[in-house]
Amino acid sequence: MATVFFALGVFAAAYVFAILVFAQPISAIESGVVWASNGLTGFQHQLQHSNELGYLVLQQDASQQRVLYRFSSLDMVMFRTLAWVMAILAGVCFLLSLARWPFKRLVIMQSKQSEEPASKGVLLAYASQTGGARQLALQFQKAADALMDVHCVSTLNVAQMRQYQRVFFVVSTYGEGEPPDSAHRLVADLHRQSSTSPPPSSSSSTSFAVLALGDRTYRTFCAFGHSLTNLLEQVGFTREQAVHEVDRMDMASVSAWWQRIAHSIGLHNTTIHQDLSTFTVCENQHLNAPNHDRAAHYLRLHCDGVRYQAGDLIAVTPKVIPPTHERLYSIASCEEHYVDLLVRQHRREDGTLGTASSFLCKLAKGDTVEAQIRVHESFRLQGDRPLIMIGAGTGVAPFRGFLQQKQQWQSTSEHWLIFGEQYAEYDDYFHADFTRFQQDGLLTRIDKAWSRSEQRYVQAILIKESERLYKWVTQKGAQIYLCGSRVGFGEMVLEQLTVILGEDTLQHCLHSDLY
Ligand SMILES: Cc1cc2nc3c(=O)[nH]c(=O)nc-3n(C[C@H](O)[C@H](O)[C@H](O)COP(=O)(O)O)c2cc1C
Repeated sequence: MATVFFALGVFAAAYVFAILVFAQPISAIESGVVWASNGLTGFQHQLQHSNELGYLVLQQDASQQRVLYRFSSLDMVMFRTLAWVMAILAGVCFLLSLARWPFKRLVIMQSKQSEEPASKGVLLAYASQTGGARQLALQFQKAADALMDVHCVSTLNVAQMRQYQRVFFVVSTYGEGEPPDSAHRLVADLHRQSSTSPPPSSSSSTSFAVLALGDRTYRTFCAFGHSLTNLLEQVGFTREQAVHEVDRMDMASVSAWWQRIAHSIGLHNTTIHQDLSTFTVCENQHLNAPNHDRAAHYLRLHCDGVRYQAGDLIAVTPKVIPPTHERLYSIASCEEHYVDLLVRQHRREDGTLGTASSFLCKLAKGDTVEAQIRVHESFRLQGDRPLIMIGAGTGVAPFRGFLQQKQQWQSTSEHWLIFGEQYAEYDDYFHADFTRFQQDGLLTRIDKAWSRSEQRYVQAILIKESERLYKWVTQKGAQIYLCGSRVGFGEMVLEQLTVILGEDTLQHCLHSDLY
């Protein structure tokens, strides 16, 4: 394309030059007779001015003289104007062609750069969905005392990574063995590169190591860490060591990996430990009926100086018999120094109670909890836009936080809550708060589905309100936030939303936190 532009530019430049050098000033024509030879036919043409007849183009040959064209003075002014307009356009075209060259040179230089030996030192790249990998990357950076560049993979491409001698990845796995949202672009770039260009020679290649975060209860344990490793090797990166798998943020395992990495970059005696804060319990209230086998608790925790945004998570590490694994909970508030939670007492398939939820549900006023705030980038609000919040069970928790944040913003946007649980009489969590938000005009609409007391599910609301939902998204620009368990609820809702909105529209407005 740049070549076509350049050819046009050269032609345009020649044209401008010809007009400026050869065009006859009109006064010169007026004063007498101008001869011009037609190169194609060989005939001699003469331009003659007559006060009565205007400008005459005469054909002169051996036998006779004939008038070929006659132009008035106005015609001549128009010709001249037209010539100048064309000259200016041609000049602009030429300048544009010149401007294209530096761009082209830049692109060529960049692609050459990717083949050159790595010139930068160490890069630490993280891919996180619920903030754990990001948090670790920041701790590694602190421990390495700024010896490494640290970036989220969403800001990187393969060419940029090749500029480093070594790249360390801290990545989690999401969905069923999938990359976190932030890694999709890099994965696409790696696939593109692996199918188009041959890998550079191994002598100049960047080396890498992967710390893979996951959860062993998933069949696809640390799957993204492994698929990333394969892709990097396919495009010519050199693996330094086997993928290091970490189960549910086991800090002993994280620390062992870090010791090896730190040693290899010349750092000695750097320790890494989870940056936990101590929260004090202000309130613990059992929300549903006393003998309910799915007890839900409202907890209010206090920690001086703690900050977060609506939609963020808190990772709680219970003090019980080791080994203990952290557990993530959606924050149900948006307040400085305070974190509210909605915790379900988890019961495993064999009937035993979940460790972290038991620990939290038994806490009394004044007890303390070690925890860490986790940035949940993909589930935060994106400005003050209308919201459709769809949640089931304790998945309604972040929406209370959203509405508190919107209240602080004095939002005038429209907000719609669709909530599903089992029993209207027991499970209407945060009823008083949502009613108040509705009375204040912040919550435009609430729809609830009670599966046991009314045999009604969230999907039934979506079907009934499909036209309204479509209009909210396509006409009001509403964003959809979906939170709850993936199996059953999440999958069904996603299916229904795809029917109503179509896949493309849904992808552009959906934020989901399905677990
Ligand atoms: C919805 C969801 C799906 C997950 N899927 C997997 C998985 O397929 N394989 C796995 O090993 N871990 C899986 N995990 C566990 C996470 O990888 C693990 O909690 C990790 O520490 C999260 O790191 P992050 O906070 O940086 O995203 C999943 C977690 C969630 C919430």
